[in-house]
Amino acid sequence: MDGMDLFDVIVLGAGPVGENLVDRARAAGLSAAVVESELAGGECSYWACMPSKALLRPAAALDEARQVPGVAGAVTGSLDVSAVLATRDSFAAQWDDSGQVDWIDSTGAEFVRGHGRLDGPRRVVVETPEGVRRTLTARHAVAVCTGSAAALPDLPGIDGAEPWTNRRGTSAEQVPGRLAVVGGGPVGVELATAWQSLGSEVTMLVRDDGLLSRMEPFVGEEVHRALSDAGTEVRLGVSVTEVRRPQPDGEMTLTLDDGGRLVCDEVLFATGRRPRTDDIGLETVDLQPGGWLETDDTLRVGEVSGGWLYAVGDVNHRALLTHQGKYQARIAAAAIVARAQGVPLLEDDRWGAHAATADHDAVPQVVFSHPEAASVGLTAREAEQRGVNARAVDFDLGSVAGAAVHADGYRGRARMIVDEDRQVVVGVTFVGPGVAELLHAASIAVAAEVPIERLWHAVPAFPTMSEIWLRLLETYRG
Ligand SMILES: Cc1cc2nc3c(=O)[nH]c(=O)nc-3n(C[C@H](O)[C@H](O)[C@H](O)COP(=O)(O)OP(=O)(O)OC[C@H]3O[C@@H](n4cnc5c(N)ncnc54)[C@H](O)[C@@H]3O)c2cc1C
Ligand SMILES: NC(=O)c1ccc[n+]([C@@H]2O[C@H](COP(=O)([O-])OP(=O)(O)OC[C@H]3O[C@@H](n4cnc5c(N)ncnc54)[C@H](O)[C@@H]3O)[C@@H](O)[C@H]2O)c1
Repeated sequence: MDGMDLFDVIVLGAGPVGENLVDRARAAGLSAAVVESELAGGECSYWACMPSKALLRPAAALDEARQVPGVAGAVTGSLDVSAVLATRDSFAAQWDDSGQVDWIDSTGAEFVRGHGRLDGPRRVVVETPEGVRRTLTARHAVAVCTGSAAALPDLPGIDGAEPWTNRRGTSAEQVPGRLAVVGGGPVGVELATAWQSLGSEVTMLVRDDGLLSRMEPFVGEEVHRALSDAGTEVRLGVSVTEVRRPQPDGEMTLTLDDGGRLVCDEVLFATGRRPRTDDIGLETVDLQPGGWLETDDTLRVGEVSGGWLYAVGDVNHRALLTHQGKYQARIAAAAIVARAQGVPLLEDDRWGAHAATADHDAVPQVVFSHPEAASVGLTAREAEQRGVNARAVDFDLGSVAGAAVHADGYRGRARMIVDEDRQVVVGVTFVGPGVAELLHAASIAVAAEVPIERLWHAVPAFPTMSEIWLRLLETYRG
């Protein structure tokens, strides 16, 4: 065996999750290699989190300025679309990953460019862009961090129509005249908001009966209202049954299940994700290609004997979010290191150092719609499904002094879910401009299971929007 190609840990995929896992493994003194077939930094850096946020922030800033008396009159122009797109390009590092590769190099891990596949236990074969095959062997662990890709529905005509997915939806250089967005989840809502603000005439086609249906229902209602006010047509309870684009780059016609048709210049399918596991050699370790990789709380794939295979980030379907995948990477790296060092007992009990407990109970998410939506922990419906003796406490965020200072006519709502038996907060949801930065206090309350009686002593500063906490607690206590 070539000693150069033996590593303690091999990571497949250098998205945000793979990069973090490799960094933590190196920090603990393990040798590591990370294999990447496209761009180091993954979907998040180039076609997801970062470019979408760069597209969304300018219109949010403009709206907020227009809601401050005295400032509104000073804002007379409209968005500079080419400047917004240029800023987006720079947030996506012009789709050049050399900065990220330099960072990986600085950790002391080996970066291997190419498509990686498992080749039996603890072995990964990489096909490099130069056509060279390289075999890497892991002493302790292989971590699959290959992420997810857009899932397209199997519709007649879709193959030849070149629909947008999140990739074109975040990297397009031209603003389409008429854009149809299929799907009402975070991708659909964020990208509809962004392209509407840049000048597209947007129609959302959503098969559910509301937007952002995994959050509290009032979130979708507020976001729907704001999208409609901005000029987006939101159609609920409708699905696309056929896509026709007779000429490449020409207009397209979508056939709908309500008998209608929609003519548009581009269609963006934001209809969920599929795991990137179809071509990573899972069959060589007796796993089924193409599926999500199920793990235990140490992020280890239990079905594989020898305990050397981990699946971290989107690919395990626990929580498809960058921050949550990076949290898993920290936990997985700690577990790999502990096992490599022969630690007899892992701290894999609830909230232990080697268990990704937050994936079950305290996943924070911010959807950067206008208004923003932010949540952590359980919704009222999820609490009920889990059999929690829960009470939902609601408050109008707009009536808090800090919100009134933030914007004239501020609209927003908040809900806190209290576990009545344990007297702790198990879920919080906010919707309104600027609520993203309110969320971490909620994450701490939920993850730390702070007793309600102690939260009463956590005094929010006046006049900030955080006074919503006081109002929620006052409402709860009566
Ligand atoms: C439009 C959009 C906006 C989003 N916005 C946010 C947001 O604001 N905040 C947030 O937290 N989350 C957001 N997400 C989700 C976030 O992008 C993902 O959760 C995150 O990218 C997952 O990271 P990952 O490392 O698991 O996978 P990925 O980012 O998908 O990275 C996986 C990497 O593995 C590589 N790879 C795959 N197969 C192989 C192979 N066989 N060999 C070598 N390399 C391979 C890929 O090329 C890729 O670089 C958004 C998603 C979308 C689509
Ligand atoms: N700011 C953020 O945190 C952020 C932003 C974007 C995406 N993400 C993450 O990325 C993941 C993917 O997001 P998403 O919005 O693509 O997926 P999603 O699963 O959240 O929503 C998909 C939507 O498409 C609809 N849909 C699915 N199949 C359909 C079909 N055949 N026809 C019509 N409609 C269909 C669903 O009903 C739903 O409305 C999510 O888990 C999300 O958390 C996060």
